[in-house]
Amino acid sequence: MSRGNLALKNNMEQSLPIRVVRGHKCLASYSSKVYAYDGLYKVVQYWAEKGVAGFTVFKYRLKRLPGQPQLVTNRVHFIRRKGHKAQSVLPGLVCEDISHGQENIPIPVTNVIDDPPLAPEGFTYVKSIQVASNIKIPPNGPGCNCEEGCTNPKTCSCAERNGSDFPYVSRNGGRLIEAMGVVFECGPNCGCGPKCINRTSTREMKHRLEVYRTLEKGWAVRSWDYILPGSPVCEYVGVLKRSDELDNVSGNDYIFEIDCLETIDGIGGRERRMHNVSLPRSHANRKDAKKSESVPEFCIDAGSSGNVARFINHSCEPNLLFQCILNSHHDPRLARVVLFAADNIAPLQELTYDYGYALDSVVGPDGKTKKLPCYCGAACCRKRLY
Ligand SMILES: C[S@@+](CC[C@H](N)C(=O)[O-])C[C@H]1O[C@@H](n2cnc3c(N)ncnc32)[C@H](O)[C@@H]1O
Repeated sequence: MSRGNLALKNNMEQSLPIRVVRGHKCLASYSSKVYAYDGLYKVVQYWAEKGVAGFTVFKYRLKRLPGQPQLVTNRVHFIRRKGHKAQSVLPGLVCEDISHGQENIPIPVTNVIDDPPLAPEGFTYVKSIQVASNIKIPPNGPGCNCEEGCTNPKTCSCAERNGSDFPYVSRNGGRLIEAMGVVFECGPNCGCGPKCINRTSTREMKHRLEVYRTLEKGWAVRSWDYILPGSPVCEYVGVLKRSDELDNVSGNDYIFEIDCLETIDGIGGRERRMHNVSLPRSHANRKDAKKSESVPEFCIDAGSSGNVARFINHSCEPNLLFQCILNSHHDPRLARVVLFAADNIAPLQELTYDYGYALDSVVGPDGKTKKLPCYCGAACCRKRLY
């Protein structure tokens, strides 16, 4: 015996467990395979037999060690079968579709953690942004004169707003090229049709998502499909509100501050790009805007009404990024927030984005700084969300 064969035999003799990683065919992946970690096993038996080519081959019987999370392979087999016919056999299924038919693809919820296994409650699923009654959405901005799909960045006025280029490439139904302070998509006043590449974020969801219960972070979201970098995953949907109205509200974990101006200021090199982007003057400089008390800031509150994005957790090493998008009016303070893949995302990997809190930035009603431990598990984890 040599190499792997010998190593497995030694593991058996020394009672050392081994880690098992299985490969599964996946044509959407660059390597045509995805790999799933299946946990610790021990080698309980080995024997030699004649292989099909006539050589002696060693075979091993492995036994999974008890007390580990459920076998990932079962899930990979389930999701690779595609379709939802067999959804009822999904382990821990507590809800077949949390969107109650609103999304084009059902979003099942599973819970193999709690006993009894509960489903998420206390909110209403909404597919699109709701607007608080005291907020006035500005009228739709001017559109481009392109016909059917926008293809020429030199003549398309929407491309011009994005720095004379389209923010998306058309492969795989549209993928964001790079994160920008704000993306101007085509909207109601544009001449192009619904298939235009510059409407990528407004199309129906294309990945099969699952909401699932975790041990330490409550609910979380994962995809059953391979997600390519730059693909839109979902919009952050909830009620559009003035942020100052929520200043005294505590215990709402589902508020997303719309901060594309901060994003523009904060991301290295973006300012230069901004010279080509026609933001309304009064908002083009966040520091000036902050000085004026009359400029309100807005947020999306998914506490009582929201979509699947409200279940996506924070990670210090995220695989999603959020992108502010304007496609009807052009006021960046009221931009839509859409989550895109920042990386190749294998099936069943948790979807996460960076919540972007500064440490010690959250103060409780008692005036004391609040601290929340982070369980993202990343090697570079800051150990606290805030
Ligand atoms: C928008 S919710 C995300 C969904 C949430 N896990 C749930 O059960 O509904 C944000 C809250 O989730 C929890 N959370 C998100 N990311 C976390 C992390 N990395 N570590 C610990 N808790 C996290 C925190 O309680 C946070 O306030």
